[in-house]
Amino acid sequence: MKKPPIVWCVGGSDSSAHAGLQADLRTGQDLSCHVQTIVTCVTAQNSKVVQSVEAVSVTMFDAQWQTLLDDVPPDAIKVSLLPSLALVEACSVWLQRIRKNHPRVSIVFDPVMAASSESGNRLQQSSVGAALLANLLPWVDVITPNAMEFTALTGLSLDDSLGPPLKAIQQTLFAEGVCPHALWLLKGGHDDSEQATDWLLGRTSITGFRTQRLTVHNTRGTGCTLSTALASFMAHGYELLDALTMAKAYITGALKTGVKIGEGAGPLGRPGWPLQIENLPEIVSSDGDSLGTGVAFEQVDEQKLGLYPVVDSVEWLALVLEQGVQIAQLRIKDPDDPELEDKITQAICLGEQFDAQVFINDHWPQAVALGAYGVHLGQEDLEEADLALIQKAGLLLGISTHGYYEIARGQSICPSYIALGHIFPTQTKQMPSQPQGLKRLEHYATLLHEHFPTVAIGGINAERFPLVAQTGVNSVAVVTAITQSAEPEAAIRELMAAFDRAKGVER
Ligand SMILES: Cc1ncc(COP(=O)(O)OP(=O)(O)O)c(N)n1
Ligand SMILES: Cc1ncsc1CCOP(=O)(O)O
Repeated sequence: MKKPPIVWCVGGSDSSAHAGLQADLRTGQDLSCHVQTIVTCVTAQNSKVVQSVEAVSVTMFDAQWQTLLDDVPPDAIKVSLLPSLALVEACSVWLQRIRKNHPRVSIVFDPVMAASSESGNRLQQSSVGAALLANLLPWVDVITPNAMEFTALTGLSLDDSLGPPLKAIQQTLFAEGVCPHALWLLKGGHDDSEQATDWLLGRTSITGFRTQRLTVHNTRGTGCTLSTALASFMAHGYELLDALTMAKAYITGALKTGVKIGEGAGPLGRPGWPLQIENLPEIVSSDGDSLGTGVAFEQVDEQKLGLYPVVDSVEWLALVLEQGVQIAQLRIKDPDDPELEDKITQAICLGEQFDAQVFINDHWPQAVALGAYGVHLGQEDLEEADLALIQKAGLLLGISTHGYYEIARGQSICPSYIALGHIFPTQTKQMPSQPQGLKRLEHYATLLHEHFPTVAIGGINAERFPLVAQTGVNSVAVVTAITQSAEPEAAIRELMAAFDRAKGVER
């Protein structure tokens, strides 16, 4: 069996196992990671009270780091409860070493100060708070305080009722010399508004992850679970925004499946890999707006999906439609093409002639003006385009996505289909992200199944085509598998047949 990603969790033992390292172990296991632990303290607690906390010695703390490091380095580290100043300082030294010798290790810092059980819940010496930022922030990728921890750490308030003064907070956090690069995830789970928004603040970006507030009782270990899920997804190689979107979906599933154990609040459930679309957060800008217009786009006709050629000329479009494909795209990348409107007009006519769903890439104003069937837009285009206008004009809208975050962002638009790319390395386009591979594609197809038609794209040749079709996607887009084939007509017919075979369709 393949070695699972390794996550080191640095924190305290919780005798009730509702939170702390025990919750971290269950989370990592649930997400196919191997969690190794660096124990900072032993606590005697149950669902109601923290009875006592006993820190380990710095010698013991150092020995755990060294012993693990002598064997195999981690893929990600989650640091949580550090009960004493001596352990904060020791941890800072280890993180600095890790940063220097293993720069690819992701580091998440969840600044736990108290347990959320009902009383007697302090876990950390009160003198420690101020030292945390100075010692740990330089080495971490993301810090995940709740509102109370945020105030304790920074003296700033995150009071939703006043309207989050996010830009002012951002300026203070990223002021010269205060905090060089770590992102802040300011968790909004602790007030009582109808929706809960976690805000991710970078030096120049503010992104909200919004969910409906769940009225559930068994919420112990929420912070531990979120931060360990985040570290686990990063250990699997997901980018931070994708990992955070997944961690949010995971925590929503975990809150829905919590269990009552003991007299106080019980622990969260462990819902497995996030594959339920209803658990995805809504992605909002600093104003609290999502990309959606509030009205769904008409979806493509699933009977007319399958092979989806993406071509750069009217001649190619005619050729693919003549072979019987029922969805295709005209992708002209030169905005100054003097014949652009002519070409779009011809593409629209060809679509009508062959009763096919022809999408126009990028050029939405012309597509709207000329009455196209649909437009295909990338994520950056979505910010600029007038989506309400496209919708009012009756066009369909296909969108590109490259991972969980963009899927969550794009689903608020309720598009006609969601494209998932790039699956394999491609020579056709310079991609800023890594190829996603078949496993992730299969997950996205499951996540979106019965909600949005899906299209896979990127590096899909004749050999890979059946494997892609078998993941459950509704359509497979290709460029060079057709345009660089010695016999394009035969290649198209073979790809169409391969799609039908993969789906068990007989024609
Ligand atoms: C079906 C399909 N999926 C993805 C893309 C890529 O679109 P976009 O992100 O807008 O990039 P460009 O095509 O503009 O380079 C696509 N065209 N079609
Ligand atoms: C336009 C585009 N968007 C993501 S990958 C890609 C190119 C796909 O081309 P090919 O099928 O030749 O890899």
